[in-house]
Amino acid sequence: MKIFSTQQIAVIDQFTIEQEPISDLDLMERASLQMTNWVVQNISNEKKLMFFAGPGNNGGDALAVARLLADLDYQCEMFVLDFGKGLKGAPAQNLIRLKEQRKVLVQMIASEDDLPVIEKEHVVLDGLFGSGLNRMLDGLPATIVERVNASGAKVVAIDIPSGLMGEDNSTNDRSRIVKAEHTLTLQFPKLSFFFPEHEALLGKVEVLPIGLHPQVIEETETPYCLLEPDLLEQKLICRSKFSHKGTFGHALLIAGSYGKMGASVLAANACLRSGVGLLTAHLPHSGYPIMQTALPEAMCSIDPSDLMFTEFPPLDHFSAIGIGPALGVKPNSRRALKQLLEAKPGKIVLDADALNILSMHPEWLKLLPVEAILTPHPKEFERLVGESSNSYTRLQRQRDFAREYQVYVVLKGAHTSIATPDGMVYFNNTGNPGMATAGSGDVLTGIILGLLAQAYEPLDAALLGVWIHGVAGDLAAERSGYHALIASDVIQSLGKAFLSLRK
Ligand SMILES: NC(=O)C1=CN([C@@H]2O[C@H](COP(=O)(O)OP(=O)(O)OC[C@H]3O[C@@H](n4cnc5c(N)ncnc54)[C@H](O)[C@@H]3O)[C@@H](O)[C@H]2O)[C@@H](O)CC1
Ligand SMILES: Nc1ncnc2c1ncn2[C@@H]1O[C@H](COP(=O)(O)OP(=O)(O)O)[C@@H](O)[C@H]1O
Ligand SMILES: [K+]
Repeated sequence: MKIFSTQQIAVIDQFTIEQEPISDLDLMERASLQMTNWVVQNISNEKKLMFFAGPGNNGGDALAVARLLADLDYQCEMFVLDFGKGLKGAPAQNLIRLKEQRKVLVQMIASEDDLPVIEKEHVVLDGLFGSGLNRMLDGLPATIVERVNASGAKVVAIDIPSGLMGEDNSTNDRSRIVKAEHTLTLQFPKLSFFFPEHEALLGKVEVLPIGLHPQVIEETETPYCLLEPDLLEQKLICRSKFSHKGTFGHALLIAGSYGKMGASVLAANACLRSGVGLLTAHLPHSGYPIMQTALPEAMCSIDPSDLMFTEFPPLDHFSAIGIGPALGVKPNSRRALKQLLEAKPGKIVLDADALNILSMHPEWLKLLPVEAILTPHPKEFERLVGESSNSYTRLQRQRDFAREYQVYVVLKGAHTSIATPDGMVYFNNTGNPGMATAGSGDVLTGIILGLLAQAYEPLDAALLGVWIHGVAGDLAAERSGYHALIASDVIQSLGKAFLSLRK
């Protein structure tokens, strides 16, 4: 699914109105019917609903939803923000319709004195501002937001919590943004919904389709999109009857150091469970018995050092390399990583300490092969590019980095984002907080390595790997819940996760 800017959404909206064709009033009614259905299914009509409507179409939606719900015996009160200019267009028509219906008390709010008392038991429907917001809230709207947030009432935001911008909130003030428990967003999630600092403002997001025109959706270009199973299903490579282990590549995993050999076992296991033909794990000497005991399917290449990575084996047999989990950043390992990059390793995924070493030697970044995959978590990314004060800035740095070095940057988190060398960013929606546990990143490295070593292009390995990893985590959480989930559970669910893509 494409993620559009709020400006693009306004254009798509207008195109739909002209080309479907449909009047703006009817489009508003269509959106409002969807939101009304959601309220009916989720909120009891014993609750009093307090609507706040702003000057634009977001307010128009609120006015229409109030009318539709009042017809279904919901007790609604409407407060319309009055800037002294009156409403125009479809919102004005909806105000007239609501007044003519005579079921809802409508009050204008021109100053703080007009504000109602909001009880904790009430439900607030927030239609103050939507995607047309163009600057931080101040004055009366900001006061309304503060009152709503202080009331303790459950808030349902129409399209977007009022005060939140669709994209860049780097200069916004959180105290002037509605804190919703649910956000009913129309047709498309907005970019800012994918940023962790907005979770507490958005609550649970519902994307409600409102039938915007498919042609303009298809034709409008955006660098951002949400990963969906349909796209990934097409990417899955089928296995021919006569295939053999040589068909599915030979992966080299370089991971683990004394005391942290488990990272290597987890990544190796995940790599094997992702369909690779052969896997060699390169380990410090002390890791050999551990790997052979834990994973008889893996072959081992033994480092001269008992403790850490200092040398890599000849690279000619390997179709892809994964390097980094629990490698350590000792000088010998650093030197070996530099030599590996100088040897032009081809398909490669770099994680954890491989990235930390690059942060210590940024001059080595230019050695990264084109289309290398880097899988930092936010801290590792910060070490690479410096601190970002918010997720929007971090996202732009992620895109810039991917373009500058012509690599894929997989920035891990609740919505892992994958930035590509040509400036695209894919967001992932699978996975859960149970995966915030030691080793789950090592599992992702193993999966991506396994896919890279087969015939997957780096883009497909990154997208499929991230998505499958999250699905496996979700399946694991169904069995063990979030608290008890450990990284090995994610590996155990990889089989079912792959099967979920094969309809
Ligand atoms: N395609 C869609 O997604 C559809 C969207 N609709 C609704 O339309 C909304 C967008 O409507 P609008 O473009 O009218 O935008 P808004 O309803 O967000 O309001 C824009 C108005 O607020 C003013 N404004 C902006 N920032 C302000 C600030 N900080 N302080 C005071 N005033 C400010 C603007 O000058 C403008 O008059 C969506 O959020 C959604 O609720 C629906 O009506 C139907 C279809
Ligand atoms: N709240 C969450 N929702 C979804 N996925 C998560 C969540 N927390 C962590 N993950 C996933 O778990 C993995 C954690 O990776 P990382 O931080 O590198 O862990 P480790 O270094 O312990 O292996 C990432 O792929 C991340 O996307
Ligand atoms: K809103």
